[in-house]
Amino acid sequence: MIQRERNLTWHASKVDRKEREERNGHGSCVIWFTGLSGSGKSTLAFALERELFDRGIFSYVLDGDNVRHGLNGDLGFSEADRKENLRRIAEMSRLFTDAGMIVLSAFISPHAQDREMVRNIVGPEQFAEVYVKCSLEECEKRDPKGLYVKARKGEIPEFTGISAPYDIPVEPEMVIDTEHTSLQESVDQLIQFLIQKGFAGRTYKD
Ligand SMILES: Nc1ncnc2c1ncn2[C@@H]1O[C@H](COP(=O)(O)OS(=O)(=O)O)[C@@H](OP(=O)(O)O)[C@H]1O
Ligand SMILES: Nc1ncnc2c1ncn2[C@@H]1O[C@H](COP(=O)(O)OP(=O)(O)O)[C@@H](O)[C@H]1O
Repeated sequence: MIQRERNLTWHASKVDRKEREERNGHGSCVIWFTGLSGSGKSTLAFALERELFDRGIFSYVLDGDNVRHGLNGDLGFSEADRKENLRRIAEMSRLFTDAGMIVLSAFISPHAQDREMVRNIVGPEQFAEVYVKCSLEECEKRDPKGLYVKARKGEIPEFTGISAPYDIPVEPEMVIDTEHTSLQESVDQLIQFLIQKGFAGRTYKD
């Protein structure tokens, strides 16, 4: 990040967090899905978003492929670019939580150090890391976008799991093993987690 000398003043909102939560009927937080390409991050995030929407909870998915088309279209997959990608997304996730949303962020986020940075930007009390666990063998078998085939041929440099590292989360708030858990079961587990943590709020109908 380029640091420039600037004359900036922070303007505080006249609507505080509690007021937003009371009106929305639920809290806000970031659920951060991390895992290999093809592990199921997007599938899970969008299924959870659907479920939350149907229950009247404000939620929005930030997804690797989508964000890299727009906001982060200038970034590649070097370690420095991945870090900057995640820093911007963390800042954006934080703004979305200020606005009262439950943010579902789905990014490979392969480096433990970068995930720690993200947690600190968002604020640990409203951040939950979800490790979307799936073996490399299974991800390669699924290969929903044909990227592993290309990576094995050397056509995609620095491909996570093949030619770039992935640090397995050590103490995530939750692990979802998509090789052994159905999509519906996983969504149910995530909903229960949100209720238990008090984020899903009083509008949740069960
Ligand atoms: N080299 C390389 N390594 C990993 N992934 C690659 C690469 N090149 C392109 N892609 C595609 O980009 C998606 C991952 O973007 P992310 O923003 O989630 O990556 S990161 O968190 O910055 O590491 C990833 O999406 P998912 O498959 O949904 O994970 C791929 O579609
Ligand atoms: N239990 C499961 N949970 C999530 N995805 C699953 C599961 N079982 C199989 N899949 C499949 O695995 C693939 C995961 O792709 P995707 O969600 O794009 O992963 P990622 O976003 O991690 O790259 C999809 O084709 C999905 O249908």
